[in-house]
Amino acid sequence: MRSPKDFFRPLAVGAPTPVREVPFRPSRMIHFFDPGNAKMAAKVPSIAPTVDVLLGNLEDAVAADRKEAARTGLVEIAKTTDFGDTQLWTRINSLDSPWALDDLLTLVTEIGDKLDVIMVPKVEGAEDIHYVDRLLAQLEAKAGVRRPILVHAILETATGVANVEEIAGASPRMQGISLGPADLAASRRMKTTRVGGGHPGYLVREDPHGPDGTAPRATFQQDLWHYTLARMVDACAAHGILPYYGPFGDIKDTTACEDQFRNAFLLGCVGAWSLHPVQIGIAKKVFSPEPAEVAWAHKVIGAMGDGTGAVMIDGKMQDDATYKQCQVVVGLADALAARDPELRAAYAAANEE
Ligand SMILES: CC(=O)SCCNC(=O)CCNC(=O)[C@H](O)C(C)(C)COP(=O)(O)OP(=O)(O)OC[C@H]1O[C@@H](n2cnc3c(N)ncnc32)[C@H](O)[C@@H]1OP(=O)(O)O
Ligand SMILES: CC(=O)C(=O)O
Ligand SMILES: [Mg+2]
Repeated sequence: MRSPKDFFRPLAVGAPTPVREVPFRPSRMIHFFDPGNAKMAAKVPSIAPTVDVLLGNLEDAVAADRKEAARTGLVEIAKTTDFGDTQLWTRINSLDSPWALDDLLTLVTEIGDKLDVIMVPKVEGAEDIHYVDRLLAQLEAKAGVRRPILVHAILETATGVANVEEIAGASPRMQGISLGPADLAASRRMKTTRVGGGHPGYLVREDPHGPDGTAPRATFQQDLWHYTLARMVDACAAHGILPYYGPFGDIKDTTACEDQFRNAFLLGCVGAWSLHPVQIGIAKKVFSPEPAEVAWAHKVIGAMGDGTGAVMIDGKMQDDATYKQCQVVVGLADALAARDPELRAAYAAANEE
């Protein structure tokens, strides 16, 4: 293990100095597209201003014989597109695949100055992050990249979940972690074939009641992902990095997608993946705090003065802890409003009511 004194030193001569704080840039939706798919690629310039993050996906969902086309397509798109203040990320192939090394060599050398974050799939432990960390430093130095490219891990194996805390703290490059419910389900031998979301069989049932216990008993569907998501959120918060819900595969079920995203938002996640244009608006709505909630948070902060003591507002006790909860909401709202004029206006209007 490296000495804590060396944690923030570049891992290669000439590589940029690692960041001490993960920059909080809005990332309510990480919009996936296949850079080798001409129809999707053509939509990139019009989608870019509507999303916080555009991600050129090279891994699963890109067929084996299209891997190189996707990589080349991403280089071309990155070189020719003005992304404005929208972030450009990529998901490389998994580290044990025949493509990961060339993904990193090509992307950092060709478009390292355009890439904000590299998402690494199927991360099992700190050793995977250490490998990527050193290689990125060498490539950044070689390519003359001036700011460090950050790393995002997908939590999608049972081993990865067991090691989530060490993954979150493995490098100053760690930007965040996303839940990967499909591969994780396979890795754990869960018996769901869905990409995220609930399952009608995963439930609790009301106790027997009525005459002789024969009355119909209500059932309540439970959340298959709660444990993992909560554990991931804690690991991320403990290491000052950002947690995300991943993909919701039932594109047509926009209602359940919104529910899944909202559960993640309430639990501490800052965003989710959009796999299809219809999911962009859902993520934007869910991961932006409600104007009324923001106005309430301002009210509490205003009433709490220096943030200590206890006061009653509208019948609800407020104290040092609720002051901090409200600061979380206001801090997020301010960061989003700085990028989103519509939201800025909605928050200003709600504050005046
Ligand atoms: C478990 C995991 O690893 S999840 C992450 C990996 N998976 C992905 O990245 C999947 C990304 N999304 C997709 O591939 C597609 O959205 C699919 C296959 C799910 C559905 O695609 P389609 O059947 O073409 O959907 P649909 O017909 O509704 O698309 C409407 C239009 O939106 C386009 N479109 C669909 N998805 C996207 C996208 N993610 N980005 C940009 N454009 C898109 C289509 O090309 C189509 O364009 P057209 O109107 O010019 O024909
Ligand atoms: C997100 C992802 O890659 C998965 O669910 O497997
Ligand atoms: Mg996966």
